[in-house]
Amino acid sequence: MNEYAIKVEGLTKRFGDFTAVDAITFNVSKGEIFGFLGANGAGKTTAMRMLIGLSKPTEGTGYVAGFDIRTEAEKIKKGIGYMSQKFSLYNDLTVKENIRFYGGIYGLSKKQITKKTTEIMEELGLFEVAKKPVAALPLGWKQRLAFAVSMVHDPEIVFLDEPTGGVDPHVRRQFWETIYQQADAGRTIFVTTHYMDEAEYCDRVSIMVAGKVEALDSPDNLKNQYDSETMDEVFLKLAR
Ligand SMILES: Nc1ncnc2c1ncn2[C@@H]1O[C@H](COP(=O)(O)OP(=O)(O)OP(=O)(O)O)[C@@H](O)[C@H]1O
Repeated sequence: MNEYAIKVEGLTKRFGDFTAVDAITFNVSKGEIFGFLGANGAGKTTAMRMLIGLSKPTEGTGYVAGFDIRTEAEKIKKGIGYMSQKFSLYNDLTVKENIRFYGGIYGLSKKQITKKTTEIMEELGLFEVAKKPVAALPLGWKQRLAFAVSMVHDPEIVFLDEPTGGVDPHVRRQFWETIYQQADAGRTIFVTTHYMDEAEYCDRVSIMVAGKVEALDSPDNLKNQYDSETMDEVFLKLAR
């Protein structure tokens, strides 16, 4: 039935006379890591807001986790994970309290929350700092914790909006190890980024230019197609 985690056709958003997202069409397979790229103002955030049920399309159709983005936005909000660039951890709560808090928001039972808290702390090696306020953690750890917390309700798809801003390539690489683990377990990852090393890590990448999807393929195919050595070069040729 739903072979795709995300299926979008002719999706359009206008603000008055201005078309911010111009008839974009693409599918994302289950378990795929899909990079959503574009220069500042290309329309990524506007498109993503429609996908996660926060904004109604002007035209076009979209299905996310099998739900219609026009009529089933509430189901989408509950069924997906979302990590924004300004991730929403509470700095003055401890690591453990943050996990428990999000478990509560997503309606997990007490038992599920306790199980999930242990699981996340084990996975991320956070036991030592469990009782420290999140403010005390290095940024890279905070990002991994925010990612873990966005999946506390075990969603089929996670949307990551520039999840690794401000950290160096080594720390980004660590974050991506966690992304791979999740994709290997069958979760679909939809990620926006400005870092071209991250674009290289995706299964497929789309590049938006002025509201349109100008290119969409695997990093290798895009490099061939645009006669480029790196994704940086591809991006510059298309989206500068
Ligand atoms: N509510 C709005 N009303 C009018 N114009 C808007 C609105 N939201 C976004 N826009 C415009 O739509 C265009 C696309 O914006 P959007 O934020 O989607 O781009 P983006 O690709 O996410 O950029 P960035 O990487 O800077 O976040 C921009 O020109 C922006 O000014």
